[in-house]
Amino acid sequence: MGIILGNGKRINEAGELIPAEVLIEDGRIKAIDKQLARDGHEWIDCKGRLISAGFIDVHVHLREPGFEHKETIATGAHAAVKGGFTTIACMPNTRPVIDSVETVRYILDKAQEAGKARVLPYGAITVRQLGKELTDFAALKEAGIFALTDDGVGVQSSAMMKEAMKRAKELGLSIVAHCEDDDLITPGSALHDGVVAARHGLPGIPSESESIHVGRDILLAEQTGVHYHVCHISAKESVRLVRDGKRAGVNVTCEVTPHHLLLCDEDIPDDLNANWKMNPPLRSREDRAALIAGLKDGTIDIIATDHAPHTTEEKTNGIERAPFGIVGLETAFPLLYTHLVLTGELTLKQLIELLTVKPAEIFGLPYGRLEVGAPADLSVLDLEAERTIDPGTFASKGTNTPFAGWVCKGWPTLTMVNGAIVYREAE
Ligand SMILES: NC(=O)N[C@@H](CC(=O)O)C(=O)O
Ligand SMILES: [Zn+2]
Ligand SMILES: [Zn+2]
Repeated sequence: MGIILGNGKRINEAGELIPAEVLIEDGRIKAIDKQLARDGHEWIDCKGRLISAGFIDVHVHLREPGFEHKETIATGAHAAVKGGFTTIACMPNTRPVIDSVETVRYILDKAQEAGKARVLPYGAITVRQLGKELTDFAALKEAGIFALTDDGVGVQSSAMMKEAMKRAKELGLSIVAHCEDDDLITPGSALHDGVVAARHGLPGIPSESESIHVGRDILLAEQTGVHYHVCHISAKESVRLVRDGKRAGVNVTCEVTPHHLLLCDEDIPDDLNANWKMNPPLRSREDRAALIAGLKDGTIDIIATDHAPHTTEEKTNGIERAPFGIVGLETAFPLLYTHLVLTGELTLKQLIELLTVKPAEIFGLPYGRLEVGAPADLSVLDLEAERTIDPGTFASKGTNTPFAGWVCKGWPTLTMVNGAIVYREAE
């Protein structure tokens, strides 16, 4: 016997919401129609809500192993499904770094045990993410990594990056880059090098510290033919470089975070609360406009949260001392739906595609599609319910968000991974 998600809606090709029911059997989508015969299946009333393919987030920090006080694989994977995400790719800046077969296996085992979201570990590009020596890409691939990245730090050496791209290309692995040239940053800088940092008399993180790596790496990707993906793009110059790279036929893609789409440095409160500190920093109003334009014209391929939990103690240490990063899994969809779709910047269909089929396409994943035969990774979303973001209700251990108190619509109410219900909102 299967499960029917009954009395729901789906988005058709024309972008309209139409009545839909989905039958799930043996972990897969068996049928989709406006009404399905109940036939003794378990029947769940979706109450007219949207049934979507589950969201995919290719940029998540789960902190385990090594920083379990910030997040564990279990709490992070729980936060994911609460946010409607069914597949998450986790970053290697753990302790130990995900640079060995053992650590990849450890993460896959823990994720299996947690039984929430699918967790796909990244492998580090360099040993201990120190930028000195490449990891064993072939062994990491064999162990099941999603792609290669040193996220948390930029690969400083151009020669190291070129060699990494050559080897990744041979193995069919993607190179995913945190773009940051350390030489261009004054140590201790916390904010974008713009009007707000200047007003507070603080050193700033300049846009070119990001875009210089984006430009360099697009040239190297052109030479090597690798699939190159830019993490958390934030500067207008970086968007321009990706647009030019795509036009020139380079296999380059990029992601943007909800916070860079919705906030800019001028929104940072005068008390400089460190829940507004992340890397890359919130940039200028014009940068934010360029990110939205890039999303609309297809230069920016996908949205990823860069979920980066830290403890309250660390975040109340002052803006200069606090670590970079904010949580994002449990607020991404309501924020994007409320502030990009209901405001008319994107259609609902576009937003859903940016979170489902697009990441699946660029990374060759078999998920992200609401179609018969696909794995039953599904999200049911209440587009009407209006609620206030309250970090006190998060499943994540991290409460570090600048969005506390924001009122949003579009809350996930049920999430299914591989045909199993892994999250259901209390009635
Ligand atoms: N984005 C952040 O501000 N922080 C990330 C690292 C990263 O994504 O570069 C973290 O690990 O905390
Ligand atoms: Zn990063
Ligand atoms: Zn990150």
